[in-house]
Amino acid sequence: MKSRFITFEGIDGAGKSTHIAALTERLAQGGAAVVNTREPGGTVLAETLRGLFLHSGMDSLTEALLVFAGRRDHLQRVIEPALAAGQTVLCDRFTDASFAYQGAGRGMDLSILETLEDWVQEGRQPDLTLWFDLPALMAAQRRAAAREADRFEQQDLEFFERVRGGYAERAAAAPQRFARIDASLSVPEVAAQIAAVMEARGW
Ligand SMILES: Nc1ncnc2c1ncn2[C@@H]1O[C@H](COP(=O)(O)OP(=O)(O)OP(=O)(O)O)[C@@H](O)[C@H]1O
Ligand SMILES: Cc1cn([C@H]2C[C@H](O)[C@@H](COP(=O)(O)O)O2)c(=O)[nH]c1=O
Repeated sequence: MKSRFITFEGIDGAGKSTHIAALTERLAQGGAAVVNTREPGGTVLAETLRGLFLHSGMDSLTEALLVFAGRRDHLQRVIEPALAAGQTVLCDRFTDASFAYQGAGRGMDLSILETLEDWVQEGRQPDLTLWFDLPALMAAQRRAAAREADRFEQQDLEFFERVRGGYAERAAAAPQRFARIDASLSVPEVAAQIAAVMEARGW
């Protein structure tokens, strides 16, 4: 079976988690061995870093160093072995989030993030990135109805519109890899968009 590395991106509350389970089931029915994972996190070490990342105050460079340290461990222990075994890896957020949140959101120098990306990933990139795009206000309304906010989710709408712009820049720079999903639509309509993207690739 051919390996696939699929990442899910978007501002907080865009609907990624809602659709990961459904896609997992669809791929498994087609015979794929699916590994579900997430960032920050995905290994014991990276989940420990996630706790610090989400709940301790720090500057954007410290955020980036923590998240890329966790990513290195995650790649070595989970993602690369799964891909080598021909499995399909579904990852809730990956490096595009660092460019969107630490870069566009926090204003961090993108060249530092590019260097970290090169060092940590050694050329590994997702085969497909599903970018759940919707206005920051709509995402905030969905989050407010669903749960208590963490350190990132407490940011204002301007922050999330910058993050959204960061994703748009990453998508424009890698149009073959990115598929923009209109996440403002209903759950069935979003699911239909994802199915169309997968079918277009013969997946
Ligand atoms: N298309 C949709 N229309 C309306 N509500 C939705 C839609 N998709 C998801 N939701 C609801 O919005 C909330 C946030 O969705 P979800 O947790 O899937 O987002 P997320 O992108 O995974 O967020 P985060 O990255 O912050 O964990 C949930 O309550 C979910 O039920
Ligand atoms: C990978 C990554 C994530 N973030 C931010 C984005 C979210 O606000 C949180 C993760 O929370 P979730 O409930 O798991 O979506 O972390 C970031 O700022 N930089 C990153 O590289």
